[in-house]
Amino acid sequence: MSPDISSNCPTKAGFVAVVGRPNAGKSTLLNWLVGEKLAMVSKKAQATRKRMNIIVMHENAQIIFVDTPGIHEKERLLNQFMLSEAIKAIGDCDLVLFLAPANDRLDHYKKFLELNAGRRPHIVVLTKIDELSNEALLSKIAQYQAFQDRFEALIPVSVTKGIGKDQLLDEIVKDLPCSPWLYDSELMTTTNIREIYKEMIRESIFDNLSDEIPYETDVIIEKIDERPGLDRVQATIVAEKKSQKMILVGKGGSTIKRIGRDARLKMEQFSGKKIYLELFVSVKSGWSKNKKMLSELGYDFD
Ligand SMILES: Nc1nc2c(ncn2[C@@H]2O[C@H](COP(=O)(O)OP(=O)(O)OP(=O)(O)O)[C@@H](O)[C@H]2O)c(=O)[nH]1
Repeated sequence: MSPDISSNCPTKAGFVAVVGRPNAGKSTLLNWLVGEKLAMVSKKAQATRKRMNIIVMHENAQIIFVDTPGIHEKERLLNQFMLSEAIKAIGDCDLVLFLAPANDRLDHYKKFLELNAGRRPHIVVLTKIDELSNEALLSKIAQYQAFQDRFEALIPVSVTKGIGKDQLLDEIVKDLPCSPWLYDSELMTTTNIREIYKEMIRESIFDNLSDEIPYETDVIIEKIDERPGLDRVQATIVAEKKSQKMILVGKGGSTIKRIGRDARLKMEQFSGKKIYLELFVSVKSGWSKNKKMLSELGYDFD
């Protein structure tokens, strides 16, 4: 689409931070808005560790979404990193989407208001409204309306039922500054292929293993060899303990094979190429508590 250069504001562009407690539905919402499976979606909380930018073109605007880790208490060092990433994302952006599952009480929202404290305009997005009766939804909306002088808009959405997409995008565009587009309009994400493949492998670990293990592992992409029609990818899954490595590998290598196959399919679907994926597992005890190791894995503390 070519922008209308005759008006005062021919194009708009801006950064939109997407925040909310773990499991609020951030990744699902972003995937839905961009229409491609890019942000990581998991049934388990705290899957979104690093920020991932996703671009959506809507009318004359380029919306750059910044996915953030859930806002939660500082329990472990890794969580502390996630919280600081979320706060950083708010500071850098033009607009904040605060995602509130419609079933939640308003405690998280009040906490967000304290944290944001007038720094950035925000839209409250009520997510998962399909989980509520109409009556309960109206009552929830009324509770949020008590804060209407604080937010730009309140938009109820359900990805499951396909409700609220255009209304949300229209409202976001209204709140963005006039600006030339900041990225090529064909791009869907500013996150590089390394980051995307890494997230896809992590998602496969979450899908194939339960309990603590997925939270205590991370993935390093060692090497990507891109060729026409085929990418060769070498990656290492880093675990905390030897016992976790044994579970990750599984009997006769069955678990790691399953993780690898699932990740490869996602990567092939995304890239449109054949992928040759080699997965290794290594043990680095204490990685999630150790700042130096965290920075080696790409989590920067500044
Ligand atoms: N019923 C219903 N479930 C939803 C909807 N949107 C998301 N979910 C579910 O909510 C869960 C969490 O979704 P995510 O998108 O992973 O949440 P997140 O906020 O990115 O989570 P973190 O990465 O932990 O911060 C998943 O099981 C989704 O399927 C919705 O519109 N309706």
